[in-house]
Amino acid sequence: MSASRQWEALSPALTPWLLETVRTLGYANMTPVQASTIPLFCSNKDVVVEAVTGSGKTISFLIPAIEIILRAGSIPRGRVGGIIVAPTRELASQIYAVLNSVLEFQPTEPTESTILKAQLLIGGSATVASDVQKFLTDTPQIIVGTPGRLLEFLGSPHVQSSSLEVLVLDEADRLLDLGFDKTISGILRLLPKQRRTGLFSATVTSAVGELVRVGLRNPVKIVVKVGDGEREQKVPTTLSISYSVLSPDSKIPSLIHKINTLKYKKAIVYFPTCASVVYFYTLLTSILPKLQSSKSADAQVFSLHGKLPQGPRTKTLNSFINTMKKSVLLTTDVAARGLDIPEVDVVIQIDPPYEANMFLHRAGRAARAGRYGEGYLFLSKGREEGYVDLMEVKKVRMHEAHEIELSGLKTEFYKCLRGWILDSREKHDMAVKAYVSYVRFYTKHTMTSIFRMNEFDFVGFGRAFGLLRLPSMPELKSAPNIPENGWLTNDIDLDAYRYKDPQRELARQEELTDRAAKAAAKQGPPKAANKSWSEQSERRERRDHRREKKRTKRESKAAVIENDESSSDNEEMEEDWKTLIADRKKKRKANVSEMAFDL
Ligand SMILES: Nc1ncnc2c1ncn2[C@@H]1O[C@H](COP(=O)(O)OP(=O)(O)OP(=O)(O)O)[C@@H](O)[C@H]1O
Repeated sequence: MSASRQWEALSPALTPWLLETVRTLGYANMTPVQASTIPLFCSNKDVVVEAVTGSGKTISFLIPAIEIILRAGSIPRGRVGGIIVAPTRELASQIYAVLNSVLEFQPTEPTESTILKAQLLIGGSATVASDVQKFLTDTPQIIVGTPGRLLEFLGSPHVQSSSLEVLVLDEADRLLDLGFDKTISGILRLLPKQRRTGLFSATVTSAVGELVRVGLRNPVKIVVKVGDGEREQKVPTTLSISYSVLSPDSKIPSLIHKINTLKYKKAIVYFPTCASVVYFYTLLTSILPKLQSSKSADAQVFSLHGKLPQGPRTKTLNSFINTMKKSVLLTTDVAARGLDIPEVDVVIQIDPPYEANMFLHRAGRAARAGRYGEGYLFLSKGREEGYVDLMEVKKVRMHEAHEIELSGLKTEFYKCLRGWILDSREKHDMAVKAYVSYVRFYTKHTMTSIFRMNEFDFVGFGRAFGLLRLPSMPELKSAPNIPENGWLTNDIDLDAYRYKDPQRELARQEELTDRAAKAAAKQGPPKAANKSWSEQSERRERRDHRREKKRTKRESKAAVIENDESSSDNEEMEEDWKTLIADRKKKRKANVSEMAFDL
């Protein structure tokens, strides 16, 4: 161990109780990023720090932040001395917990009023007003929060931030990305320029460079490398990453195979959208027990995504962290950055993420602080295989996984899936939502040379999601080999395919009756009565009918697959299509960043 990695190297610059605390917390020596960052950040330098996931960046900004505030002397009551910003509620809560575990050890002497306190500010729980009230009552000097809530809080006339000494942006590249940048600029405008600022991430991007230009003074860039020259890499050395090239229908069976056979305490599985997490969580919790081999211990499955209300979101994460059972968390990128759950030893990515850096953050939930971990990536056959080379350029190396014999499991899985989906119409609706969100995710991929929509296997994924019929969506318009009317099955009696929820089922039945009545009205009087009509009136009738048809077609502009109007089955499912189209239109109005953050 080099001398510079020993905590003593920071003495006497660091307040003695802080030095004792880090050792009490079990950190025998500094990690490389701590050894490089703490002395500089403490010595009044602004810092931009890049170091791999799980390398101990949290302590490397918390210790200096506390030290800087302590040195500044007592911060007047009701004034903010330090702010730490994180992009997600989970990460902010985690940083707040680590901060409190350090502050717990501060001496209570000489006076109670000098004791440092922290407050957590995140959306989804208390109101801003109650946050402000708590701030005025507790008078904390350090605030940890997510950008939106923080901006509202700092905007309150009761909150004074002119005494701010130190600002930290954790996952800085994410915070300066589209979507957060305006909020962060708003926060910066409310803060004094005379302060220390630290930006931290495993992936420092050009967005961070922007902030360096506008918001930091003479910053020092600290890059902690793993490996040298040719061998340099952007992931921890203890992380082994492999990839499998799979057909759409092999992805979920492969996931099940891994859940059942890999050795792990906790595993995290990343899906691209909230709707996919909801769908595959519901599906897998129902069918996994049937597909588990007798040898494998049952894994407890959890789901976490950004559309869950805050209560269940926190509860799920805590349950996943605290369970003693073998467990699997199905999630989105909401849990990709910063989360430190030491027992996670496997990370599976069902698809490469929306942008390349996210891959590192996801994979980095395993192999933290020197522990061994495994990452698995599923790629679709074809151009997606180019992702491996692209990541190699980005200094992330992976090897091809051994092929697994899946045929038996696949047959079993699709049998279970079909039985499960036919059990109620709600399940098909869920599958459609997941599929649509998946296609939409794919269209928005940033690496368009690899993730090409014109090579997307709409039918293969439709089957893999268990769909009976492809939803009508513009993306299908120019797609080849789409079966007639989007049907992926021909042996379903849709009239008998019911919702479990009686109210939804009643609404469907009413809709059916309504449609039947409309269809009958459209057909006009019976043929016999028409016999006496003049040729002219018959022509007019045909023309009106054509116009009516055109009008209906215009109204469902986005409907791509032509519908056979004689088929009541088709008409019945058309409503689902229209809802999806309306949803899509609404979403299309939202900007790209919102889509990217649909976590
Ligand atoms: N000096 C140390 N010695 C041993 N373990 C440490 C030390 N400092 C931090 N750790 C542990 O390392 C783990 C990872 O730390 P941390 O969460 O700060 O990583 P990070 O670099 O911020 O990762 P990410 O980029 O994923 O956010 C934590 O469990 C933490 O307790």
